[in-house]
Amino acid sequence: MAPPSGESISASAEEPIALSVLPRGQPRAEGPASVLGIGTAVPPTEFLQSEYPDFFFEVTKCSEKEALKAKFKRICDKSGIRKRYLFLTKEVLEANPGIATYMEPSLNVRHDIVVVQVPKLAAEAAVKAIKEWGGRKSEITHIVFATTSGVNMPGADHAMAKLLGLKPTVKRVMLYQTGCFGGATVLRVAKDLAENNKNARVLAVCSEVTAVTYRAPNENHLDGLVGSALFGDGAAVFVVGADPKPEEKPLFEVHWAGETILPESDGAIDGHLTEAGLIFHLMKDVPGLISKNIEKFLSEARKCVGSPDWNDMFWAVHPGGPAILDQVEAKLKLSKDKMQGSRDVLSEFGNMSSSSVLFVLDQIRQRSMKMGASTTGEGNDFGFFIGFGPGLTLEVLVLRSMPIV
Ligand SMILES: CC(=O)CC(=O)SCCNC(=O)CCNC(=O)[C@H](O)C(C)(C)COP(=O)(O)OP(=O)(O)OC[C@H]1O[C@@H](n2cnc3c(N)ncnc32)[C@H](O)[C@@H]1OP(=O)(O)O
Repeated sequence: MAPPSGESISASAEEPIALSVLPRGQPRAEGPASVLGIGTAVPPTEFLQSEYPDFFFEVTKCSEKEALKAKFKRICDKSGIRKRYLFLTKEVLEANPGIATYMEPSLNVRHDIVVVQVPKLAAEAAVKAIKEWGGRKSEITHIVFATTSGVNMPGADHAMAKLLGLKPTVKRVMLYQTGCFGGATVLRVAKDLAENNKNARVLAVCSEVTAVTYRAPNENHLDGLVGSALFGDGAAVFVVGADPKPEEKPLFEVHWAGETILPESDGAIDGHLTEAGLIFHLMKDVPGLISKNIEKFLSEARKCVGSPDWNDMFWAVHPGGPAILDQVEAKLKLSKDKMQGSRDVLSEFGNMSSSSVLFVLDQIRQRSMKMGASTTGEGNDFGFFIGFGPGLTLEVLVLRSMPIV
């Protein structure tokens, strides 16, 4: 096997063998990767959180479980969610009763739904992202796609490429089962691809449809009740590329990316794919584990932009649940408005797993326009883009906002 370009090997300590520098196959970009367009999509049916306990217990034929329903209602009331969008309507659940029956083997029907709906929702979001970016579909060189909603061959990336009519040479990376930190992973991988391949234009894609995790309420699975109160469906796409052309309008530059596994967090969030779908476990400690451990990693991350004060940055944080946002806010003494983008997305869409943090960045730049801020980052120059999920894995990017002209 050839050694990496530019290195030399020694036959012995005395006799170094000089190797000619091998040409790099692909010229690199000069500048950092930028987000050049954003698109989002949700299924058509809206569920108001205030009405959801009645709907959920009725459709799962559990209305007689009054104490459990009262607990579910307490969780919904404290969820910070006003509405969510779900593909699993009454009609879909009645046609597929296995999904709405606790622990019933139902992976086949769940899978039949997500294999179609996940790429479809992604394609809808991608059309909007490409429209905002303004380029041609034939200029898309790469796809990085994350979902925790099902697995298939060929993957959701392939199906989305077909739906969009992308060229067959588009280079694809498919990430299954990353959970909620996948939103930050797709941007990290897209950054590396865009910066290492001149003229690359990458679709960073997340699409989640809860048909795999949907679970009827049960006294033996109380953390499942939390998931049923929080999760929603949604897809989001960024177009990412470096060295923008004059006609491209960057929204954010990506300056740093990193990932870490939090200490003593084994099993805090995990999921196991079974005949009854993907069974999620959430320890009550998740907000505490994240808030206790986040400061050290973020302190490292912000060094690359001169370590601004926490309150002089914008915050795009995965809205996993209100307790996580509250506890991170308290730990870092963030002012109340810093998490507004995350709270708005939680309120209007719920926790859409990997897609959520992309929605939050979209919300932040829209909020910035509405408030008349000087930059796309609510007037701040730099900010965080934060995903977390199974592991517990914390994945962080440092972004630079762009002036609003
Ligand atoms: C999918 C991925 O990879 C990444 C993810 O995003 S995973 C999801 C991450 N999110 C979480 O872990 C949720 C974080 N928790 C929260 O936001 C809030 O605790 C909450 C909305 C669930 C409840 O709000 P709260 O203000 O804490 O209210 P609180 O009164 O303490 O809890 C309400 C009820 O929920 C129960 N509860 C809270 N968390 C629970 C958990 N993980 N498991 C079981 N029950 C739980 C409480 O015991 C309580 O029950 P009672 O009313 O019977 O006493």
